[in-house]
Amino acid sequence: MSKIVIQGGNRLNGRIKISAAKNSVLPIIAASLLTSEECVLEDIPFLEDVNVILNVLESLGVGLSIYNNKGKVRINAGEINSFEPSYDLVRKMRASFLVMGPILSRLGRIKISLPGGCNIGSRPIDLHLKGFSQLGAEINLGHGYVEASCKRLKGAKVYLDFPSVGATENILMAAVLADGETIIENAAEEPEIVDLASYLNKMGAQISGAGTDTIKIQGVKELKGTVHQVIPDRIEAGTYMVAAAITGGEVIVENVIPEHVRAVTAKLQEIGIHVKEEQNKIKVKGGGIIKPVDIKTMPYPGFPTDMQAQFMALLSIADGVSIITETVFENRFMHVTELKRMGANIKIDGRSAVIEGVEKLSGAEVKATDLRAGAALVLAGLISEGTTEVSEIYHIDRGYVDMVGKLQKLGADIQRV
Ligand SMILES: CC(=O)N[C@H]1[C@@H](OP(=O)(O)OP(=O)(O)OC[C@H]2O[C@@H](n3ccc(=O)[nH]c3=O)[C@H](O)[C@@H]2O)O[C@H](CO)[C@@H](O)[C@@H]1O
Ligand SMILES: C=C(OP(=O)(O)O)C(=O)O
Repeated sequence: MSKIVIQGGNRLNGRIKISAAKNSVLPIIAASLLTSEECVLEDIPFLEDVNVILNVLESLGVGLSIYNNKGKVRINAGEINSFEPSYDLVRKMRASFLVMGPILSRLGRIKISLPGGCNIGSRPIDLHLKGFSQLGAEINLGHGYVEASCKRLKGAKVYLDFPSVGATENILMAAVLADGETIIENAAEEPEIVDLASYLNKMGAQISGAGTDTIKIQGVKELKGTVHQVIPDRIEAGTYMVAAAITGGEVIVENVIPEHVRAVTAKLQEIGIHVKEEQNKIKVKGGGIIKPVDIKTMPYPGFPTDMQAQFMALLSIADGVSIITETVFENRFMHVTELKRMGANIKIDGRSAVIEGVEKLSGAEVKATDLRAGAALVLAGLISEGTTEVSEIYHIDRGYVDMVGKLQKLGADIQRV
C-alpha cells in the first residue's frame, strides 16, 4: 500500500498549475452519452475517478480513444449496447450515478445500482429520482437497484428541496432531449453546473440560467458532437492556497478562475493571509499570525464543504478558537480524529467542530478517510514537527493530479513510498 511521507517545516515557494476540475469532467463525460457523434475533451485530469467514469462508458459499449500524454479523450457513443452499468463500477464512485439521466433519456431505459453512502454521509439520491419521475419516467426500486423507463421524457417544472449538485446535473442532462420545456428551481449554482450547461449548449442544447437558482431547458430532438476544455479545479486551487498559508510561504496559483474561489480567498484574508487576485492567477503569501475564524459550509457561492477539512488543518494552528459548522454533509468530520493524533485540539459538538489553536503540530502516522480529509492531513504534515505518514492515499488519488510532485516543486519535503 502506498503512503505519503512528509518531513514538516519547509515554507512553500513558487508557482503551481491547477488541473481541470474533477467535479466538472465527471458529469461532462457522462453527458457525452447524449449524442451519437464524437465528443473531444481536452486537458482532462487522468484521476482515478476519471478512469472509473470512462470504464463505466466503456462497459456500455462506448468507443473511447485516450491520449494520456495530451490529456485528451475522444468519446464516441454512436452505439450504446447496454442499459445496465455494472454494479462493481457504480459502487466504486458515487458520481457514476450521473450516467442515469443521459442513458434514460437516450435509451428510454436504465437499470443501475443504488450508489449507497460513503464516509462523509448517507448521500441519498431521492432528489434525482423525484426529478426523473416528474419528467415522466416510471421508477422502481428493488434488490439494491433502480430501474427506470420512459418513452420520451416530457419537460416539467422540477423544484429541488435542496440545491443538490448531482441532482441538478442529472435532471439537466435528462431534460435536454425531453419534449418541451423543463424548469429546475432551487437548482445548484456551482461553476461545474455552468461548465456542464455550456458543454451541452455547444452540443446543441438550449439551456439558460445555469449558475442561478432557476435553470430553463428547452428540449431538442438531438445533440451533436463538440470539443470542450473543462474549467480549472477550484478545490485543488483552494487546497494549494491553504498550503501556502499554513507553511507561511509565497505561492502563485496559476490556471484558476479567481471568482470561483472567492469564498476561500475571503476566509484566508480574514485569517490574515495576503491574497492577490490577477487574471487566471492568485498570489498567496502567509507568514504572520493565523487569526481564528468561524466557517459555515454552504452550497455555492458559500464556503465549499470540499474545503472544510483543509481549513480545519490551517485553523489547528491559529491564535485562538475557531468554529467550523458543516451544513452540507452530516458526517464530514472524520479527519478530526486524525488531526488530533497530530496534536490538534478539536472537539465536535453536533454539526460543529470547535478548534482551539495549538502552537505546533507533531508528525504522526495517520489515515486518509476520504479525499479532502487526506488533503488536510498532507497540509498538516507540511508544518508538523518530524515525520508524518499518510496512509490510504487512494482517496487522494481520486481527486488530486500528482499532489506529491506538485508540492515537491514548491519545496516541500514529501514523498510517495
Ligand atoms: C462529483 C461531485 O460533483 N461531487 C460534489 C457534489 O457531490 P453531490 O452531487 O453528491 O452532492 P449534493 O449537492 O448532491 O449533496 C448535498 C447534500 O444533499 C443531499 N442530497 C443529495 C441528493 C439527493 O438526492 N438527496 C439528498 O438529500 C446529500 O446527502 C448532501 O447532504 O457536490 C458536493 C457538495 O458541494 C461536493 O462535496 C462533491 O464534491
Ligand atoms: C466529496 C467529493 O467527491 P465525491 O462527490 O465524488 O465523493 C469531493 O470531491 O470532495
